Amino acid sequence: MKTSIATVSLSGDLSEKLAAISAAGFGAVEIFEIDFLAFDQGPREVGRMVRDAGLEISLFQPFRDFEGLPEPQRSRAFERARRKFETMNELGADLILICSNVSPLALGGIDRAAEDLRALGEVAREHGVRIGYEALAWGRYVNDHRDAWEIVRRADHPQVGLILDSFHSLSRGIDSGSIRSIPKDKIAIVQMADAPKLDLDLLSWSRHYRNMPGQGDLPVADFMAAVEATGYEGYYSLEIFNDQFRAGSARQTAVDGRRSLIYMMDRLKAEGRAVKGPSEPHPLPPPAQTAGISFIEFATDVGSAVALAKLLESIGFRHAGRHRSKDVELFAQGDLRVVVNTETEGFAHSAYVVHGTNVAALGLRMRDAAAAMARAEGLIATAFRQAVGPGELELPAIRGLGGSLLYLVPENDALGRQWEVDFELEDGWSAHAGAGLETVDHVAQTVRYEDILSWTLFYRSIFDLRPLPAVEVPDPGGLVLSQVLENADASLRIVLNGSQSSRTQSSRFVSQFVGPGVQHVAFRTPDIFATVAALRANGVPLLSIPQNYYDDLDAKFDLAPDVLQAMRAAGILYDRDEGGEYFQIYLEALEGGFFIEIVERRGYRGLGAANAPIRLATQARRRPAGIPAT
Ligand SMILES: O=C(O)c1ccc(O)c(O)c1
Ligand SMILES: [Mg+2]
Repeated sequence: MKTSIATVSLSGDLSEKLAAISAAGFGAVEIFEIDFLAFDQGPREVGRMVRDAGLEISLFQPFRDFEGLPEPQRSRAFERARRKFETMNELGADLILICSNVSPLALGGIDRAAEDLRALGEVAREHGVRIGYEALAWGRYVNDHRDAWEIVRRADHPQVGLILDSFHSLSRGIDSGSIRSIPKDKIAIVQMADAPKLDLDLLSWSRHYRNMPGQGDLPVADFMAAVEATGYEGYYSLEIFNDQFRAGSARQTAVDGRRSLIYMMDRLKAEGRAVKGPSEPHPLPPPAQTAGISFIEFATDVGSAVALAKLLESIGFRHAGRHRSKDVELFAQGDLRVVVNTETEGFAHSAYVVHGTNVAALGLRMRDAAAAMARAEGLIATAFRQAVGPGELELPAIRGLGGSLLYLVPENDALGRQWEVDFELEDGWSAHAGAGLETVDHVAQTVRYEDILSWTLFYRSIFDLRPLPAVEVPDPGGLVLSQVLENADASLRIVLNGSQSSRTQSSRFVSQFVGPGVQHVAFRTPDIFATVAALRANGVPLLSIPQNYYDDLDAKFDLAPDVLQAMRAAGILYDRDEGGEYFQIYLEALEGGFFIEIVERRGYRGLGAANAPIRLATQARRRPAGIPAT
């Protein structure tokens, strides 16, 4: 697959954009004209910069309001085009995009447009360039790729081809099947973009909300499959107009872009819907199947480790062992494994220095860890390696959110070998019921608002986690967007939270934590009332919930009075869905904002989104004095 991306998709100036595009492994770049015009070097220098970055120019664009004009505008448009062809010669670009006319002066008429393109094709031939015609979804007379194709067909000129853009076609609901009968040599380039379903005019939707294939709701896979059916072997070029991408990290956006194309193509191949070209790299292993969280690793220092151990023991964990060669302690309860790392060098120590005590790594239980690693690398994740002692296991790992680690733990090893090999374990270590906590229910990671789409694509493409519909949760300081991702059997749930307001708990966390990270971990118990009793006996401070909340619960649900009273007394939150019931409690947050949640699920499938505003408001009131509320 030949991949390309338009400069308009990224933040920065032209040289920053080219560096990011090159680093992400694209083969080519679409030069969006404004990025070139605003740059302080001429076309020859820019052409050289592109080639020095190891890229080709797939397209120079856009050229607007060309076809179907009356005189004298028609002659002016031809003259304008000539000048652009000369610039293209200097740039080393051989294809220009002509987007369908939006001018009120345009006359319409398929044959008139075809004649104009044919005549322009002659001029293009003189300059050794090609032209591609694209139907803008809001074009005055041409706004459907089927009409654009008819015009190109009638223009019947070797320099004149069709440009397909998934957004323009799919935003108007045009059947992708209509692409299948277009000859591949007439498709000049294919532009790819997805978008969320929004009830918005086409132009605003296109200019502000496009996103990477697989990040939105449009049937881009069907579109791409139709292109593949023609035998097309040219560039798939991302053209993503998106306000967040324009403001975010160019390097991250570029990586996301390439990841999205690799992911889409891999899906099509797996479904037998893509051409298998001779230049194709090896196929990726199938989407990595997860089986829950194997362990959670805290990075801290010797002093803070005492308090952390106390906290863990107060919620039922027991000290289970000590690493054979590292300053790492293991705590266990039910199937839960928590590792506390106080090394004074290496990865965990760096994480501690930057963030303070934090969840620096998650162990993901993988059905096939080696295949998962190969897939992750194929999807341009960053592998992580660190020295291991003689005889110790080396777990494959990749960089996750904010530089944290995701260990890919082979499922069978996860049943015990990993701990036996690397740790000196205490007798009976693995048979400890504690306060009844058994597994990790979910892990919540707080990210910058503009990075939610990026990490959603990461978990989805590499680990096959499925995004549930995102929800907006009110916090006293603004709205928080919450994106849940889960695997097929819901044994792994990751929540991504991010907010555009600087005053929400999420945003304060990101700024205090110095970056994105794990803000809370929810453990699951089969009996929340028994767990609460055990925690109470240990003096664990629980978040107390306003009485108004329980009056509302009483009104909404037919709960037995003694159950409601017990929930009121303990600060247990409650929700119910088609699947069943849900109970939640929260521990008081630690300095820095990290907190622990404990849940009981009785068939319930969600994450208690309805209760999140109550929890956020309560936590906001509990914020320790000294941290300003702004
Ligand atoms: O929004 C636009 O004007 C515009 C310009 C060029 C394109 O290729 C496109 O898809 C949209
Ligand atoms: Mg386009």
